[in-house]
Order: sequence, then C-alpha cells, then structure tokens
Amino acid sequence: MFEKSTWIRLPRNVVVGHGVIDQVVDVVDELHLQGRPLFVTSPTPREVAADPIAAQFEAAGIDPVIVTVETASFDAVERIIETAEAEEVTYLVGIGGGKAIDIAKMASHHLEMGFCSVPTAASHDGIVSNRGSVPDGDTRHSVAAKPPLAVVADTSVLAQAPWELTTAGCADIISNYTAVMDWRLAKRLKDVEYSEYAAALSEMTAEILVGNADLVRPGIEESAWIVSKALMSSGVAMSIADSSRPASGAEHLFSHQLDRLEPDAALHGHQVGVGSIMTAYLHGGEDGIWRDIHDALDSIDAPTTAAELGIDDETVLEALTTCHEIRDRYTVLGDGMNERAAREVATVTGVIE
Ligand SMILES: NC(=O)C1=CN([C@@H]2O[C@H](COP(=O)(O)OP(=O)(O)OC[C@H]3O[C@@H](n4cnc5c(N)ncnc54)[C@H](OP(=O)(O)O)[C@@H]3O)[C@@H](O)[C@H]2O)C=CC1
Ligand SMILES: O=C(CO)COP(=O)(O)O
Ligand SMILES: [Zn+2]
Repeated sequence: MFEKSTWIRLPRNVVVGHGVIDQVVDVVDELHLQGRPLFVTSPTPREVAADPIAAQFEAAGIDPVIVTVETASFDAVERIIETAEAEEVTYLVGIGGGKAIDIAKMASHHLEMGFCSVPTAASHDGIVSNRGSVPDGDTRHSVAAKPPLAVVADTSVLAQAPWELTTAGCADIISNYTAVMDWRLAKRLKDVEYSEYAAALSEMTAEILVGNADLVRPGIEESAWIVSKALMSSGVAMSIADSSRPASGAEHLFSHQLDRLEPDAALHGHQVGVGSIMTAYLHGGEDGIWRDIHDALDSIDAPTTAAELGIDDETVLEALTTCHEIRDRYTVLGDGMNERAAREVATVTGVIE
C-alpha cells in the first residue's frame, strides 16, 4: 500500500530586483499580515534598510518595533520573543544578513507567527530557506524552522554590501555540487531519505551560477541579481527536501567545525567553498571536479586556500579529521579521516602548503 506523504513549505512571495525595498509594505499587505510588526535587524542593515523601511510603514500608519541585535545567539532569540510578547506584535521582519534573518526566523517559529525576510547581503542560502542557524552550545549547523512568508531582495542594496559577502553567497551555492554528491552517496550506502527533484534543483542552481560566473563582478547590480536568484533556488531545494541535505554535505561539516575551533575567522560561504574543493577530491580523485570547483571559486574572488581564509593549516587538518562527529549526517568522510589522509587531500588540492 502507498503511504507516503509530504508537506512542502515555500515562501509565497519572492520579490527580487532594483528598488524593491520600497515595496515591503505592499508585500506585507498582499499577505494580509495585519497589526504591528517587529523588525529584527543589526547595526549596519538598520541604517541601510531597516530605518528606511520603518519610515514606509509609518507613512502607512503602522508603527513597527525595531530591535537591533549584535550577535547571533539564543539569548538574542529569547530577547526577540520577549519583546514580541510584551509589545503584542503580530508578525516579524528580519532585515539584514544571516544573523538578523535567522534570529527572526527562529523567534517567529517559536512564536508561531509569520515572518518576512529582507536580506541586505547575498551571503548564504539561509536568507530564504526553511532552516535556522544560531550557535547553540557546540551546535553550529542549522535546525528545522519555517521559511519566510515572503522574501524581498533589493539588488541595489545587495550590490552595495561588501563584495566578500556576495562571493561568500556564490561559494555557498558552488558547494551544492559536493553536497549533492554526499547526499547520493548516503542514499546508496545508508538508504537515507532522498529527493531527486531537490538534488537536481540544487545541482542546476550551482551550474547556472558557475555558467554566469563572468557576470559576477563587484559593483555590478546584475551580480546581485544572479546570486540572489541562485540563493532563492537553493533555499527552495532545501524546502522541497525538508532538509539542508541538497545544500549541505561534508564541506559544511568542515565549515561548522572551523566555526567551533575558530569562531568568526571567515565567512560561512568561504569556508564551505574551501571544504568543497577537498571533498570533491575525496569523491572523484585527481580526475574529479575538484579543479572545476577551485577555478569557479577563484574566478569570483572567493578563497581557495587556508591562508586566504585566514586559518592556519593545523586548524584545517583538525577540522577535517574531526568534523564527521558533529552531526548524524553520512558523507564521503565516512567514519572520519586520519591525519595523513587529511594532510594529503589538503596538500594535493593546494588548500595547505
Ligand atoms: N539558516 C541557514 O541555513 C544559515 C545560516 N547562517 C547563519 O548566518 C549568519 C552569518 O550570516 P552573514 O550574512 O555572514 O552574517 P551577518 O548577518 O553577521 O552579516 C555579516 C556582516 O555584514 C554586515 N552587513 C550586512 N548587510 C550589509 C550591507 N548591506 N552593507 C554593509 N554591511 C552589511 C553585517 O553588519 P553588522 O555587523 O552591522 O550586523 C555584518 O558585519 C550566522 O549566524 C550563521 O549561523 C549561515 C549559513 C546558513
Ligand atoms: O548552510 C546551509 C546550506 O547552505 C545549511 O546547512 P547546515 O544544515 O549544515 O547548517
Ligand atoms: Zn551553507
């Protein structure tokens, strides 16, 4: 008897393009969100976007509560929940990079309230996904949450963000290649839940981005357009799978372990990009796609070495040899690499000297 069922949650409105930040009130109205919103933002995004959006709301007779968060933490999520309850707000808007958006996403999930995402940086695919990632004890990877009801991504805002945030978003997408390889491997070896649609969408997203890599250049608004569309698509793949599997394999384990060993050393996307070079080598050896991944990252100015990440070689080796332990997710790392093998892959791929 056929007993499968699935529940795919996706954003209802995805609004991307030049000047769309002026349409946040319309987007909220179209979703029939009523009452008072709480804006979750961080210092720079507040100046760049949250204050101008608040002025729009005020002009429409709506008085938003604004909370500025400095760091991504569970305390910050708690603070938002308390403020939302005290101020009797009815929905949340996350305005900023991953920090503000994830805090809003996690708080709205807890409050069972609607939430909209207004990214000011195209830095990773969490801006649209159904996953929330806030450091909790030793945990750095994302957990299940709900996707935003709407995403409003203004390319003129994204194009003015520091260039490295955009290259980090690109690298997060390029890493989908190895994430999907790991997912297929886990399907073959461990019979894990697998979605061919989500895997194909995730791979295709990476292919389209790499195919357009020569259009991804600093100061060009079209770059923000290309990267944000890829981030949306990757987020949708995660929502279809109801898992981060299509966009997160061993290269993400490597990055999460670096975050534990050396917090804030480098951006998420940059770390997963370097991880992806090495795990592509583990999958395909010398003739595999590791060079293509390396060259794609290089062509958009993303780091390809430990030195470019600002992380020393020994930390890279420690992360490689221990990261299989941090989550129950089978990947090409299997039950772990030994130090010699880790040194070999990191050296052959030029990640360490
Ligand atoms: N949900 C998911 O699946 C994922 C979530 N994450 C999470 O996302 C977070 C990292 O995201 P990331 O976006 O890199 O971090 P932040 O939100 O901290 O943003 C990075 C930096 O960019 C600044 N910034 C943002 N927008 C602009 C802008 N338009 N102009 C100038 N500066 C800007 C921020 O300023 P300021 O310091 O003033 O805030 C901050 O210094 C982490 O908390 C991580 O756990 C990461 C990957 C996946
Ligand atoms: O960053 C992500 C996808 O790009 C989310 O992956 P994790 O579930 O490993 O945190
Ligand atoms: Zn990622």
